[in-house]
This record gives sequence, structure tokens and C-alpha cells, in this order.
Amino acid sequence: MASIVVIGGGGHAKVVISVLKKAGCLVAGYTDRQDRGPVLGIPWLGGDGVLPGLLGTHPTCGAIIGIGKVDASQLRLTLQDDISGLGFDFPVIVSPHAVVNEDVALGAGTVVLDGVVVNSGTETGRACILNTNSTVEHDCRLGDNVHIAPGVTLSGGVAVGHNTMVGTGATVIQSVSICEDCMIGAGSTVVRDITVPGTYVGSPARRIK
Ligand SMILES: CC(=O)SCCNC(=O)CCNC(=O)[C@H](O)C(C)(C)COP(=O)(O)OP(=O)(O)OC[C@H]1O[C@@H](n2cnc3c(N)ncnc32)[C@H](O)[C@@H]1OP(=O)(O)O
Repeated sequence: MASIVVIGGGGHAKVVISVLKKAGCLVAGYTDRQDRGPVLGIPWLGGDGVLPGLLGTHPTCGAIIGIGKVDASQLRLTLQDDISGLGFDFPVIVSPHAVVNEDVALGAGTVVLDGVVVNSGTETGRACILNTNSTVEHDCRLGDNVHIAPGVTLSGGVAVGHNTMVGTGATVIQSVSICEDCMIGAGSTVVRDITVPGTYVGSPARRIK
């Protein structure tokens, strides 16, 4: 049976491992710089240096990034690309408690956590996080490494560029585009296109950095 290794053993990894277990995946272990002990019963395998050897013992092993994202950094995507280069597949992980409707395309290594609704016609890039209880309405376009934080609502036809994070509980009205490398503050409301990378907060959201 194929198994999966989780990259990172912190808080986001815990959520991902819980979803993997519910989805019936066999989790081989997690990698991390430090031994955090078993995470939800899943063992530490060592640092990322153990990954090439793992393909020898677990030839059908896939991987998923268990490191969260609270900014517009590229780290998760860089890690995913590096580990893909070793020969690991990055499957799409969807919680059995999420709803992904017809005609949705999710990029490699994207995780869809509990309570998420993704509506028809939406596409995401690679390594995205659709976090707990977020809603991604119809016909949205998300780039690579986008984090839609818990409780966010993206209305229909929204576009979000690579590496952007939309913070907890934020709302984006229909047909708005947010460019790459942005940080949208928790609880903000985005009502106009955002075309310059930066940090945006408030209702309506305005650039502060
Ligand atoms: C499962 C999980 O936990 S996933 C993680 C989810 N986490 C999030 O969604 C975090 C989102 N992050 C935020 O909202 C942050 O406050 C940020 C990134 C927008 C700003 O953080 P920083 O860059 O550190 O800015 P800082 O805290 O210095 O605030 C700058 C100003 O913006 C204001 N501000 C910061 N965040 C917000 C916000 N969300 N809404 C309105 N105003 C805000 C501050 O009050 C401050 O105003 P002041 O200068 O008048 O005092």
C-alpha cells in the first residue's frame, strides 16, 4: 500500500496528519529538524536528509508539506519542488469532511481541510492550503502556494496570485483579483483588485506595508 511522509511536525502537520488518517492514508512518519516525539502517534523519521533513503524502503511513498504559512513566503513551494526532485509524488489531500464540487482542479500537494467548500469551476496551483471552514466559491483561480486561512470566504470568480496568504476570516468580493506575494490581514474585506504585492488590512482592505 502507498504511504505518505509529512514534512514538518508542528501545528499544521498535526492537522494534516489527522486529515490523512481520516482519509485512510498510511502515514509513514514525519520529518523535522527536531524530534517532537510521536505526533498523533506518527513517528519522527529524522531530518529531511532521510528522504532519499526512504524511497528505498518505501518505493511508493508520497509526501505532503506539513509546514504552515503565516506570510507571503515561498518556503513551502521551494520545499515541495526540492522533494519532488528526489522522486516523491505530492498527492492532493482532501478531508472526508470537505466538499469539493464538480469540475474543480486542485494542484499537486494541495490540502483541503475539514469543513471547506470548493465550488465548481475553481482551479488551484500546487502546494495550496485551503484551511478549516474556508469557502472558495465557483470559478476562482488560485496560484501556487496560496494559503486560504480558516474561515475565509472567496466569492465567485476571485483570482489569488502565487504565494499570497488570505488571513483568518477575511472576505473577498466577487471577481476581484489579488496579485502574487500579498498578505491579507485577518478579518479584512477586499473589495477592489490588488495589483501591488504587500500587506493589506481592514474593511475595505488598504495597503499598510
Ligand atoms: C490554523 C492557523 O492558525 S492559520 C494562521 C492564520 N493567521 C492569520 O490569518 C494571521 C493574519 N495576520 C494578520 O492579520 C497580521 O496582523 C498582519 C500580517 C496583517 C500584520 O502583521 P504585522 O505585519 O506584524 O503588522 P502589525 O501587527 O505591526 O500591525 C500594523 C498595523 O496594522 C493593524 N493591523 C494588523 N493586522 C490587522 C488586521 N488583520 N486588521 C486590521 N488592522 C490590522 C495593526 O493594528 C497596526 O495598526 P497601528 O499601526 O495603527 O497600530
